[in-house]
Amino acid sequence: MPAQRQQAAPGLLEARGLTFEAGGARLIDGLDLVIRPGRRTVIMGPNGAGKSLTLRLLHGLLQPSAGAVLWEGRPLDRAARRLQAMVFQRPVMLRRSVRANLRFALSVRGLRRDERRAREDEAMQRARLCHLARRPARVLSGGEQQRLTVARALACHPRVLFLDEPTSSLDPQSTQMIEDLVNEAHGDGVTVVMVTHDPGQARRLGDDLVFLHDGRVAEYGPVAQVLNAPRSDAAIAWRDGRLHLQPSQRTF
Ligand SMILES: Nc1ncnc2c1ncn2[C@@H]1O[C@H](COP(=O)(O)OP(=O)(O)OP(=O)(O)O)[C@@H](O)[C@H]1O
Repeated sequence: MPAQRQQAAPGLLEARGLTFEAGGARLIDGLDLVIRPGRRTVIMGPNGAGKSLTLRLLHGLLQPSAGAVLWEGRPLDRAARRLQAMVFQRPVMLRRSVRANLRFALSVRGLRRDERRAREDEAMQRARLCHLARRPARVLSGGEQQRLTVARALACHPRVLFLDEPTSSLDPQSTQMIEDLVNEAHGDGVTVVMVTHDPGQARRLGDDLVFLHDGRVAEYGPVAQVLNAPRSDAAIAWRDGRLHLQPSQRTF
């Protein structure tokens, strides 16, 4: 059975024949993927493999050229997108205080004032930022900003949390705090989909691992299996540090 068709069980989120073309190239190439509810799925693969594009397509930030993203079996729509949250590699902060950043995210979801306030407090406690509540978010350190970003995403109570290399520029202590936040969310039932380049992080945070190469799923399975005993040429080459696997040029 092809790697892309391995997991046929119904999922919370599915990519069916997902294809994205831009600049005369097919960057995501007929990707089939099932994200199972309550699981932590890690996406790995070489630079340019299509990891960020895949997250953006799953989150509905990009429209596929062909194929579809399904949410509980139906095309991903606005209502479903509101049940998802995304954390990018570089924190995106409003020019406002820490609390106001949280307030804004919650007010666009139409929460009442008292509920909003409770969630703001909870998010700052989770992210250990209570002492910085009034500080302009843009002057926080990178680690503090990323904690705020994750806490802000979780304050909206998403069912799926996407994270795109959330700790790639953080030190080990800040990385640990972000990982704790992600694990807490997972403990609360949030489905996690995360891109990382760090195999240690994949082992710590992942249940399933999708190995992407050249816009396709090269391998999909339990993290330990894909990392310890990869079966695909791409994942074996990556494990062995062979960096010269050339992407095929699929122009059209
Ligand atoms: N809008 C676009 N137009 C043209 N090419 C794009 C566009 N967006 C992404 N690409 C290209 O698609 C490929 C995949 O990009 P993507 O950002 O998904 O890679 P990635 O696997 O996340 O890489 P990295 O590990 O370096 O972050 C890259 O070659 C990138 O240059």
